[in-house]
Amino acid sequence: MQYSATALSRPWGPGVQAVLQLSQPQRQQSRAKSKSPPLRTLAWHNFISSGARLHLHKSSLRLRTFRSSVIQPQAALKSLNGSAARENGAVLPEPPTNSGLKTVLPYVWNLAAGDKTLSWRLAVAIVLLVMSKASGLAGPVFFKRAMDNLSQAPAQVFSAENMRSAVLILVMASLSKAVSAGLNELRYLVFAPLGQSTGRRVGVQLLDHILRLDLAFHLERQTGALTRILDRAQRSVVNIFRAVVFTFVPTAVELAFVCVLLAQQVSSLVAGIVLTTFAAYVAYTVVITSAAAASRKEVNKLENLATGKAVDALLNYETVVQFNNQQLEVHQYNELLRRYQKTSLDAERLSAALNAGQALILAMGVAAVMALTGMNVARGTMTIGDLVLANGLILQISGPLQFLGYLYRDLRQSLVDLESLFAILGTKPRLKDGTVTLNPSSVGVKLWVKHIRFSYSPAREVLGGVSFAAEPGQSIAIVGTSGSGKSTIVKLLLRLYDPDSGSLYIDDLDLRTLSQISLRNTVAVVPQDTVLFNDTIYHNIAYGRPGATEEEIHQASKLARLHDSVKRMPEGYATIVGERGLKLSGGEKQRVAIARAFLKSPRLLICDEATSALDSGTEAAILKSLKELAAGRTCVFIAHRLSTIKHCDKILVMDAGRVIEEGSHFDLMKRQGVYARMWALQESEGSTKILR
Ligand SMILES: Nc1ncnc2c1ncn2[C@@H]1O[C@H](COP(=O)(O)OP(=O)(O)OP(=O)(O)O)[C@@H](O)[C@H]1O
Repeated sequence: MQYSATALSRPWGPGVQAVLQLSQPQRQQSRAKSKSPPLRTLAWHNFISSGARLHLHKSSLRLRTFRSSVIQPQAALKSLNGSAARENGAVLPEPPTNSGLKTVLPYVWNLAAGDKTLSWRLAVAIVLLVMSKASGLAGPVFFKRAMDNLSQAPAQVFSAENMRSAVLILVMASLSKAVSAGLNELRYLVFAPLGQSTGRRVGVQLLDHILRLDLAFHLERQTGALTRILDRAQRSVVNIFRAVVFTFVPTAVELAFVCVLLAQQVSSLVAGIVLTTFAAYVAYTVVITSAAAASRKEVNKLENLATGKAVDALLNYETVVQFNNQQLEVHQYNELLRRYQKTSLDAERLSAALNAGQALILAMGVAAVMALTGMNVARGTMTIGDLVLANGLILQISGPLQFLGYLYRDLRQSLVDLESLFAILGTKPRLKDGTVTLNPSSVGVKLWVKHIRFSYSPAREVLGGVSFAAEPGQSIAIVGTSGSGKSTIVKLLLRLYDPDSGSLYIDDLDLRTLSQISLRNTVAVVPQDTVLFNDTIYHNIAYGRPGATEEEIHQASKLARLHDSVKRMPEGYATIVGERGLKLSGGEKQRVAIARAFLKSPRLLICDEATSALDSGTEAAILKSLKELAAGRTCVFIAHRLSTIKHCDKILVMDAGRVIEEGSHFDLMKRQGVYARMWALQESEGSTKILR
């Protein structure tokens, strides 16, 4: 059995270059059609188009005004509560700390045990297994009978009845193979859904875990590499299932049958030779495969790197093209593929040695059995039927043996793949979740940031003791030089990081004691760049509160003044963002973000340079919506254009991680300090004129 040669020439090799050379409209077209081989073959794309979509599709809920295929978040949430959420919790087994077979098997078994059909499927599969093996082995036994009958006397001495029975036995011998194959397929059909559902559970557990890990983890990891691990983990679990359930156990059962039959019908010596051949075959396979495991690990690592590189280039397509760096990207990708190819070849060489060695061991075993039985037939201590039986049985077991070798390698590979899975599942979030929940209330939160110091790395402190407070319903603006730590404060407010010292309080509760779900239910962020899901506009708005009704979603979109733009679009809310060439403008995207925030109805609203990328006209319109959204809520605005925050109750001016001025616009102007100078500068540049 040969290893697939395609491992050496990844189909997406030249594909990346082809994709990068497409123009933007061509790319959109290719994405819309979803037929582009280079894109389609990438694991991340597969995942996005199959895994994620598939799950949501089940829950599609028809709405009068939308296309029937549009996925409704409410329904998706319902389905989540019903199935995935159950799997996201304690029901799934704890991942093992290493990827040895002894530890992986119980893990896979526990995953499979989550399927309620496990017991009956297992019982039926065992019955079918025994029946299939028995009928497969009946063939050689029938042949032996027929041979013994036919070789007893010359043909002319045969009675018609003897002739009929010999022919019947030969026909039955031939048919038993077909019956065995049929039963085997049936067993596969009965058991296959278990393998699939176990693979799905691993995927769900991994994605759930990854989405719960800290921002720091995600910043350190490449999305491409993560999706690859996700893809491989599911495949590996299915492979382990297939290898153990469909090959190792059945082959062991078959070997036992063969040895018993040989010992009974032929001789114990022949049975001993078969057992020894089997042991030598297995030992050789294990030794060589273990040696190949190290190079397989390296192959995996390089494959992850190459995929990560390709995905990065594709995600940053516009930047790549703007800097004319297609060649650079392709060159770097090619270098990684070259290393991948070289390491793959080393693994293939070991693989070839394994195949050749296995064939030699089998041939030696068959030769020894045939020579021994042949000599015994010549001596008259065995019949021709015994020779046929020994030959038939050894052929019967050598088929699965070859497959066993291949699957053992597959199993080792799967165990190597699972190492990355377990490493991720074993990564614990650095932030410990709290348990306290904030009271739901219609008024804004009370905010208190008390002398926080923070650094991303020990080399540099980003916040050097920042303090401020806001009463419920007050608005606070944070302005200052680039890199002074404004966005870092937002990250701390969202508890994406904890401060090194000092504390943040909401309603007098330390953020560290709050449950993250409660905290994030209380806060909404309107960021500078709103990233939309590749889904309908409706879905993107509903994302703000997946349980919201259709009416509420319409209302939110009206409040964000998105309704009018949507009406002008070909299919309104059902228009898929990113597909069919639809590209929302910066202002429209911000409106989606504001509609989401309206829907969420947060007690604390954070706008992180929400309008800085917009032209003055659009900015003025968005600011109107934001003002309505902010009413009655506690707000934190981060802005560069001072005109947009001059009405805030309090303005903090930051420089190098410290608050250097604080007060209302009025106070700060009177002070004639940094803020007043910034204002004067911006005014002279004319950036404030349309808004005052
Ligand atoms: N994840 C990170 N890892 C390491 N350093 C970071 C990280 N995020 C931000 N920084 C650094 O922390 C400092 C403060 O960044 P921050 O984004 O808070 O500044 P800012 O005041 O919001 O800047 P701007 O106005 O340009 O958005 C910067 O020097 C930045 O390079």
